[in-house]
Amino acid sequence: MRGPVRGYREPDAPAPVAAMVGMEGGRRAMISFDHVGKHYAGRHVLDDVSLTIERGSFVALVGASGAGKTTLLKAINRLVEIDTGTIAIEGRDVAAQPVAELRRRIGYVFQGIGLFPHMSVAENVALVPRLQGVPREERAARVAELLDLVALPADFAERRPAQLSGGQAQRVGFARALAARPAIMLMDEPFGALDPVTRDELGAAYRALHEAMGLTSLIVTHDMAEALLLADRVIVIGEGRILADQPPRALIHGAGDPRIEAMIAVARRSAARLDAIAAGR
Ligand SMILES: Nc1ncnc2c1ncn2[C@@H]1O[C@H](COP(=O)(O)OP(=O)(O)OP(=O)(O)O)[C@@H](O)[C@H]1O
Repeated sequence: MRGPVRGYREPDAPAPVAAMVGMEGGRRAMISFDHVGKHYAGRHVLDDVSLTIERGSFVALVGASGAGKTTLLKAINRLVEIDTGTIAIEGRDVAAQPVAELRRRIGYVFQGIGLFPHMSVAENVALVPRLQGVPREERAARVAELLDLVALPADFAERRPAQLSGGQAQRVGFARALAARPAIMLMDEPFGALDPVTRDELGAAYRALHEAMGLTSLIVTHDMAEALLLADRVIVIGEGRILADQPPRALIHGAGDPRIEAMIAVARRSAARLDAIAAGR
């Protein structure tokens, strides 16, 4: 992708100016969870979750397998329907909105991406704009712009998904999600299947796009280091509840909960070991 490929944003740096426009005395809420509950077979998967995500923020959802991260994310675009409580986007209850319309305004990227195999890259990227009635020439221009933005050569437009590497397909997935000009991007382990270098590059490049496009971004990841390096705010989920909700620096300095301390310790130990190897210790 274009933009600074290396060097994530300083984790606790202030929010982009675009995100602050039109606010009085605080950041404006983009997504609000109000006492949200979800259960499967009598077991709580989301247990009375209340949460506000501000416009322009970059939030990581971390936690053990089965903690409820994906459920929380999918409740926003109604791939999962909640049992109790309310989720609102800019004050409008998502349950009261036509689902297709809601999803077209929310970019969604997940591991393995789900490109349509019988369509070219260009057709995949232009799918939602086509459904939105964007004229053909404008769609072609948008595809070219988006492929450039995610640093794929223009001639990739005619390729089929089977002719792409995993990292290239994931870039197309980002381009497709951004094609409808969403205000919100939901990402579920979007870098999970990639090699570490591509993962790092794509993460940093997406962070730059987030800034440039004034997006509100939520990423689900197992990887605490990735969450701490990418996000402005890290929400740790455990058994359907919020165990911690802090900026990276604050979380590193005192998570309190031993389960979270353990996740941070893993990231710290890897960094310390690398330093020790580099120093010849
Ligand atoms: N459709 C479903 N029917 C029954 N149980 C489900 C369903 N979807 C999810 N669950 C259960 O809900 C719990 C939370 O799942 P969820 O996918 O949100 O967890 P997660 O934190 O994203 O996990 P992972 O990191 O492994 O993806 C899990 O115990 C899972 O088995």
